[in-house]
Amino acid sequence: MTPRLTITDATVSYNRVPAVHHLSVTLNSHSLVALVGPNGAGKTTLLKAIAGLVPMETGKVTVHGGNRKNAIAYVPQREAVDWDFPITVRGLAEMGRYPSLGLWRKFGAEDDRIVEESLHVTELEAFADRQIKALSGGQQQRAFLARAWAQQAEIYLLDEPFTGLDRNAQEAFSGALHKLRKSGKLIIASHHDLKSVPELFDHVLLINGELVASGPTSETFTTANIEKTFAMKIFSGSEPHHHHHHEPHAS
Ligand SMILES: Nc1ncnc2c1ncn2[C@@H]1O[C@H](COP(=O)(O)OP(=O)(O)OP(=O)(O)O)[C@@H](O)[C@H]1O
Repeated sequence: MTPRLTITDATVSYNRVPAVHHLSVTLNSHSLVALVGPNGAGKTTLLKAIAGLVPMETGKVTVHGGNRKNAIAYVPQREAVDWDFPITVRGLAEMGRYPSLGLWRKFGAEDDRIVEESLHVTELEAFADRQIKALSGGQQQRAFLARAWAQQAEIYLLDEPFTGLDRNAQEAFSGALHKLRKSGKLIIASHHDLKSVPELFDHVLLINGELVASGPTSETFTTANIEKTFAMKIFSGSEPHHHHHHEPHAS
């Protein structure tokens, strides 16, 4: 296994209250990682910090191989997307090519090939010309995977991708993620449903503001580690949960 992503001493705060606290972890390519923790544990915050969408107070993110701009694809929670935006599945996938087009290069045969490949990998060929609002939840999620594939991302950051999918859609989406994993990608998905972690993910990253544990699901997703992850912050809410934090709340 080759390291794909190293996070070193990452701290992210909102109004000086740390949501992610001095977190360090290395994740490998060919991994499908469940990011698990209680409400407010900092899962979304960590994904956004990796994607460079929120600033880090301390620490750094190192991507091994690939340039960072295109190496990371962030897929937002489904409810954060405007599904009425008039775009087809193929159009969404094509958006993955735009960053690499720059100002002067036109969309070419190679771009078309990569877009078609993205629709193939995600099994969306039959839906390529559909508006994204006319898709099922699982197909919508896969359409975002297609865009990330077209971007030639190496790291896929997914926020709660399984939420709201029925059994069949979960299986289809899980199949698409396993394909990505086999082709060498690192996929990190925040995930709420503890029961389904072992069947869906081969690696777990347990956090509760700070790192609790990271490792292969079979070794790491233990009762002891789960209790440790969920016990500390049983009183979820906006309270700062680090005892050495003495800053007043910003007004
Ligand atoms: N924009 C923001 N401004 C202020 N505080 C925020 C902001 N976003 C998140 N927080 C706080 O940071 C902490 C971590 O939030 P985050 O959304 O990362 O957690 P999460 O693990 O994804 O939670 P959930 O499982 O409920 O989605 C929470 O206490 C939250 O209230």
